[in-house]
Amino acid sequence: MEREIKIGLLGCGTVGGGVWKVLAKNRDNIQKKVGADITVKRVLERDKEKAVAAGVPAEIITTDINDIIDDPEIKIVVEVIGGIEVAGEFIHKALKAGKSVVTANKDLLAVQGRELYELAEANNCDLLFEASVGGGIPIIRPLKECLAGNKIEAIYGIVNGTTNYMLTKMTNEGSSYKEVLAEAQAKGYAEADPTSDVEGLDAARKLAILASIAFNARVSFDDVYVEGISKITARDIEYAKELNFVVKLLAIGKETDGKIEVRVHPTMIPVNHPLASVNDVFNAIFVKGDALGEAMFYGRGAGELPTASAVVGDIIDAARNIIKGVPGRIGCTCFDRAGCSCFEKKQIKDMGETQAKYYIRLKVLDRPGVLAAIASVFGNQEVSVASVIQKRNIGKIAEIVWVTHEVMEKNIQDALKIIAGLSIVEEVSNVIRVEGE
Ligand SMILES: NC(=O)C1=CN([C@@H]2O[C@H](COP(=O)(O)OP(=O)(O)OC[C@H]3O[C@@H](n4cnc5c(N)ncnc54)[C@H](OP(=O)(O)O)[C@@H]3O)[C@@H](O)[C@H]2O)C=CC1
Ligand SMILES: N[C@@H](CC=O)C(=O)O
Ligand code: NA
Repeated sequence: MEREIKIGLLGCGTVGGGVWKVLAKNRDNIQKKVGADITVKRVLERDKEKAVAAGVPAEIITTDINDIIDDPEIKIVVEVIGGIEVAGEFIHKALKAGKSVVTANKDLLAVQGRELYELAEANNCDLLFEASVGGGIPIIRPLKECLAGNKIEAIYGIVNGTTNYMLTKMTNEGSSYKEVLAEAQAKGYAEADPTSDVEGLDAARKLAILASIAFNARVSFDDVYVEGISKITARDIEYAKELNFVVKLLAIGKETDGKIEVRVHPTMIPVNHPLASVNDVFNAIFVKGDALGEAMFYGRGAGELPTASAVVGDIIDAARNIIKGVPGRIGCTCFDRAGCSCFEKKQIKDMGETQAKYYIRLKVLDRPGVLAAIASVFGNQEVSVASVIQKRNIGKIAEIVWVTHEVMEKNIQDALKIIAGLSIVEEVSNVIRVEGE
């Protein structure tokens, strides 16, 4: 084989090490598919031993980014160091040097995506990021290409492997929050700072990327409403079971009347919903398109080899585009330029305007008239109640769970403010949105 496409690999940690291994293991197979040998010419890694342990020869490891940027033989730069400032700087340099870039970096794309897509387009390069959402699951390319003929109406994603692993273990094995977080970290699923996972920030970043593509807009991390799983207790999980629900951290994007809603929060979904059986580190993205109807993309959302699978797929795509002389083939960033508006500015819905059903767990004084008093607050705020459970008494305190019909968020919040102030209410213990019925 005469043709060779050389790449520079930035970072040889969990994902970078996986990329090295997949390229090495499947080298012949990839060569046949691409019509070129894809080789790693340089690896940027400050922890040399780590890269050597992954099988990288010591002589190609460097700590100087210029060894990669200034090398005209390197056509593709693969950024898997993570973080924002340094990774952003390296990607800028690579694109300006005319190199295509593959990245798994959702943190960076969620805040600087638009700027980077424009830079890639200005330099006729690919900027590919399949691994940034759903790890190994193909979702970015299907949305950009296979489903491009649809108007996407909604996406519901389980896009954080760490929290899905934790919720699954808490639900099925009754494990403690701390214990399962430590397990997810040990398995390489969690971010360097796991707060990003458990507080929903990682899922929000992924949703910003997904929603930008799905709704043909530009959505950034700051647009997304976020709640994590740290307030979910064993009691909520027990009640969910009783109500035939499971609790999942969902990333939800919808477009209605030209407005986009983007929110990440723990959500109760019916046990028979396709997302309910997505367990452990698995991710899934449930998409509703106007032509396709419903489809679900399912697979491993994190971990060394699954994530590397998506990165290597992007490397192959970039290599093919280079061979055909069409890098930047599906970039689309020319909004506001004369004669071209391939994405639109769309309004982000205020959270108060969104609609859902709600599970509300309260501790109240166990005395006559309490249920009626609370029901009357709900009624006054136009919150219609679907069911009430009262099961557990602790001395003079009763625990009551309410499930509402679909209602506007601001009505629920107004009702809860009044309820929290009632003398008969000890505490509003938890509020979880219910979707998918
Ligand atoms: N792990 C996963 O399952 C997934 C990860 N991702 C994303 O992939 C990216 C990589 O994640 P992951 O592999 O888990 O992270 P790791 O921390 O395991 O790997 C990153 C590697 O890059 C090295 N590094 C960081 N900065 C520099 C630098 N300036 N110069 C040289 N080396 C550097 C780190 O060294 P050191 O350890 O010394 O800091 C580390 O070895 C992130 O953007 C992450 O969000 C996306 C999907 C799934
Ligand atoms: N920490 C992330 C890793 C993949 O993006 C997760 O748990 O999903
Ligand atoms: Na993916």
